[in-house]
Amino acid sequence: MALTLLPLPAAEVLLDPAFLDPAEAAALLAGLTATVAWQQQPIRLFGKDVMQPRLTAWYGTPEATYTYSGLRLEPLPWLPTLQRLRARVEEAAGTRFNSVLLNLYRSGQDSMGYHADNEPELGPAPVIASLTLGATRTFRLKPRPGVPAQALSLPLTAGTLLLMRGTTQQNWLHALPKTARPVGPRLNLTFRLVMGR
Ligand SMILES: O=C(O)CCC(=O)C(=O)O
Ligand SMILES: [Fe+2]
Repeated sequence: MALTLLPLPAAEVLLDPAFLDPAEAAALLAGLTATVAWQQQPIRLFGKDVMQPRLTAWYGTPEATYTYSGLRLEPLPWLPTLQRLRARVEEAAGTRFNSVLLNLYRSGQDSMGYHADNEPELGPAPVIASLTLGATRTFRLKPRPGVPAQALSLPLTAGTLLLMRGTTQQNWLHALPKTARPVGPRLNLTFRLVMGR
């Protein structure tokens, strides 16, 4: 299957629900859960340090450092599995990536709040390629204030590739809300191109 453009105004979001077949997605979930150097990072929220409600890891080439709340984040060197996935995602997306942020949502209580991937290091119109493994969770997109469009919920199943590009980050926010449904772990990879400085 191929990437299909979603009919969203002021955005370019593309979806391929069958980028990986279920057996490969399951094998990658098991392998990456066990081998990635997962960390739980603190974030500053309303002046207080709280733990992020998920585990994360940052891999990439050495030039892909980025600054986040005054912290300079150095990527870990690529794992062979991540390198191979990067090549396939680059081929599908028709663009290059030099880093990947991995998120592990251990249960329905792990989540990510509304945000845009608009750090200056990503440039004015970043291409973000997001690959889902594990449990199906709902990905939400909502227009920024003043953008005339409707919010949207997308259940992302294992093996789905989601691409956000063009003006998506300028006009839309996205989130992965908590769910009260009992769900297993979900592992998400977002491939990014970080501009060197
Ligand atoms: O887990 C997801 O699908 C979203 C991840 C995300 O938005 C991010 O890493 O910036
Ligand atoms: Fe994001």
